[in-house]
Amino acid sequence: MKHLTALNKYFIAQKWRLILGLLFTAISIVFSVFQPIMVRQIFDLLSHNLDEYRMLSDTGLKGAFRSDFSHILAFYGVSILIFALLSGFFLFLQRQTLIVMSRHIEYDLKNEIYQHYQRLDLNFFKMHRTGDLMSRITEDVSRVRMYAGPAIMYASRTLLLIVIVVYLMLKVNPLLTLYTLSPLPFLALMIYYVNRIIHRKSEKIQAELSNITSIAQESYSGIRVIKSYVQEEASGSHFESASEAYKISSISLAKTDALFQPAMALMIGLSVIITIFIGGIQVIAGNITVGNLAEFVIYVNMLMFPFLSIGLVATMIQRAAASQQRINEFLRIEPSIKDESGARLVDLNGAIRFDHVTFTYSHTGITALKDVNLRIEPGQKVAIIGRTGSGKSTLAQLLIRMFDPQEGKVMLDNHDVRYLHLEQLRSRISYVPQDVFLFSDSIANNIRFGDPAANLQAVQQAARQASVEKDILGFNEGFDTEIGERGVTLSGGQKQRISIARALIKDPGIMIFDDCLSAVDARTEKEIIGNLYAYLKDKTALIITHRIFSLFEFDKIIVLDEGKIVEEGTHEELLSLNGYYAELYARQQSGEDESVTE
Ligand SMILES: Nc1ncnc2c1ncn2[C@@H]1O[C@H](COP(=O)(O)OP(=O)(O)OP(=O)(O)O)[C@@H](O)[C@H]1O
Repeated sequence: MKHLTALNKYFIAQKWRLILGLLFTAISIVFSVFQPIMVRQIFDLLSHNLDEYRMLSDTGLKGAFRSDFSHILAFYGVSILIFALLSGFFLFLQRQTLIVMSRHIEYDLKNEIYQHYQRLDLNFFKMHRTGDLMSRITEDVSRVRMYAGPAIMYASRTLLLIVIVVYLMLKVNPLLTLYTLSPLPFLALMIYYVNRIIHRKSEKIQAELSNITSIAQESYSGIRVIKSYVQEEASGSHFESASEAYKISSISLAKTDALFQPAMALMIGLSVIITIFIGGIQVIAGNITVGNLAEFVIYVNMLMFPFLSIGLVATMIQRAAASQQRINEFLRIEPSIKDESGARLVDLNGAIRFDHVTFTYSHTGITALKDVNLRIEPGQKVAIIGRTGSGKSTLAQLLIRMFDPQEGKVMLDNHDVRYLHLEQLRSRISYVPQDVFLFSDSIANNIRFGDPAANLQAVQQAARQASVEKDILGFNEGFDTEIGERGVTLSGGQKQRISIARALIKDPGIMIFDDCLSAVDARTEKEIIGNLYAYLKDKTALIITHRIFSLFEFDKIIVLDEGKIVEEGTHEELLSLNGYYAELYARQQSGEDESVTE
């Protein structure tokens, strides 16, 4: 329960809805208890006057009596109807306020979790599965909403109704009240336990269903591989066995469900029988009237749902508490990459310095950079070359502060990046990642992601500079072409160039290209590099690559190996060193390496 206190701030924000909802609940209950009271009055009126009526011998008097009586009955009938309508109307208002309140809380909580996820650093996303993040923001929030709305609604209704009805019953006859209510706590307990069983089974079904969904989703995404390896049958039987498990669990749940309803009806019937039996004896003994008996039967029926809902509410609260605990677990995690106190906004010229930087990925223990020292002047164009896994991308990640080094400092214009305003730092650097990610949106909007305020001309220009404009204009819808699952399928090279256009439109002071031309042919690459020359004129640029661009005149080339800088200098200087670079260049020249770029 203590986990749910995290929701108090939302309840405070929604206090008027909560207060109104509780008030409507009380009014609706008060109107609903008039019905048994009036039924009692009718019954008593009937039984008192029936003997008198029978004794009347005059048909005229009998007629007048009947007519008076039917007026009285009509009055009671209409009154009961009016009270039922009023009670129903306030019940409607109660749902309108409390359920609406829970939807607002759900909305606020979802947003809070989403915003919090956005603040967390990459380490968090590496440590937790995407499915887990998704389920906390969807399923767990839904369960918490069941507490914030329905559970509060049922609980308040149950409590008030039980207090009022039991008070009225006790006033009539305490002994009969005791007998009548005796099966109800068992009913509540039974509902609670059966509900837990149903919940356990439903959870299992849910897990099996999501397993089926992921199997199907993976098969459809990898349908080309399945077909080319003629694995349709194996894939089908994999699906079938997952489906079989789902079927068995569903049947088991259906059996429990089937038992649940009759068992409930039995308990309710038992209460009514006890009421009529004991009540009948009390009527004969003259302790209560026939009207009281009728009144009691209605009370028992009125109490049925509240007692039933005690079990339901208890499970709802339990589930919500477990879910809120999972949500709190994530909300309590603080991002390790954030604005340090004293972080400043400064004008950046683009000078980069790595000062004895050592970095280890904490969750794998891999040391990707070891005592790296590096100095890049504003406006310089620098190539970073090295074997796969040598730490090139890590270097770029540290510059945009996706991670902080354990030792040493990363500096921009003599400021430790840790003390620069994070948002400003990232907005001044454009990073084209190795693995392209495009959103399911139009091409124009994907490019505009780099600068949401950019107009179409700017988008077109960025596409031109990235040598992808011609490809885009070749699509029927041009820049409005939708990409992603339901849109056009782009080639790897097209995706890479759109991702470059997205970085170019941002027009930052520092650009980092992380091996982002691997999927384009040599001619397109030449064209892009030609365009970049002019674009990068006043910018500092880091080009991470496996291959040597002899077309591009770099101010400096850095060769990384196993996390260390092993060579550094201009093209000529490195060739004269006769080391890794010279060897790679010679291989490219002889055409051994297919990725020669000239
Ligand atoms: N997010 C990560 N979590 C854990 N280890 C990582 C992560 N990213 C990279 N590494 C490890 O750090 C080392 C350096 O990787 P990095 O990606 O920086 O190399 P790279 O030179 O860019 O390689 P490539 O040219 O293949 O992209 C590798 O051993 C890699 O396995």
